[in-house]
Amino acid sequence: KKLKRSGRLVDMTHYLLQHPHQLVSLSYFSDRYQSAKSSISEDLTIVKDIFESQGFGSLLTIAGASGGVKYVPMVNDNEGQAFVNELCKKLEDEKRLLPGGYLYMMDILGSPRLMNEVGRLFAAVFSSQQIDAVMTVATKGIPLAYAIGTYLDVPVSIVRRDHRVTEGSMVSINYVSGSTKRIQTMSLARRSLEEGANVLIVDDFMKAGGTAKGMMDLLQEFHANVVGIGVLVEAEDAAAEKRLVDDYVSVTRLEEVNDKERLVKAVPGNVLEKLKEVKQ
Ligand SMILES: O=P(O)(O)OC[C@H]1C[C@H](OP(=O)(O)OP(=O)(O)O)[C@H](O)[C@@H]1O
Repeated sequence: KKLKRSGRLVDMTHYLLQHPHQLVSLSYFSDRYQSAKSSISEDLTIVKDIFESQGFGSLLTIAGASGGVKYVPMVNDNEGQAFVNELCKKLEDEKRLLPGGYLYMMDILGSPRLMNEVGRLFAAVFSSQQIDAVMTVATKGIPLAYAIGTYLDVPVSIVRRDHRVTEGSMVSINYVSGSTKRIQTMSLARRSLEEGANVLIVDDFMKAGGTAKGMMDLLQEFHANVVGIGVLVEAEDAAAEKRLVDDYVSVTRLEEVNDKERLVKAVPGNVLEKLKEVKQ
């Protein structure tokens, strides 16, 4: 049954939301709806105006024969602020306190809704960068990496801290995880990344930054480019004079973690400033 404009707009929006960062040609839509390209262009202008005025996405129009439109997920500033505040409140629960200034995070990392929101937020912050893959280290960074990869429509590369024959030939580096001051090894299967790939490094937690630094060193071995670093929680680590990495995006920052007084203070990280920058 041929859809009228209102029906096309609903179906088109659903299709675009399901295919973030994918170029969809005008002819795809004109075939799908049996409508003229001029009508489809008008439809897309309506969708674009609402996406952008509501702030939850932009519709890039790529001109030319192989042109079309691409839905780029964005996050409305107020929604971003509300979400970061919700996360801070969740973190400020003294029942999360673990020895060594760590927090129990698995309820947050295990929440598909929260991971989905974080994925959208990081994808919005890095939406204008050329990214070929998201990289994280097992284990707790994995849910975050998939959420971000979904919205950027890019694959995830999982770094391990052990070595398995089931991954074939691997590249390994040694690093000091600031938290443990122990020399550790991280490895990545050679098949996992193309030479020169543009990679976004993500992790759930950054303390001294040794893990993130380790992934940067690993990417050097692949002659890959680090596009950026994103973490869900950054902890103050007095031990590290200066973080081993200095340019990263954090959703939340632990201002205080006090075992004795059973106190956790979490504040927004720099993600919202970065979100505003990307919209300028
Ligand atoms: O900034 P750093 O001082 O290096 O610490 C951040 C590391 C430590 C912790 O991982 P673990 O809990 O050790 O390992 P897993 O993610 O497998 O639970 C966290 O997930 C980061 O990867």
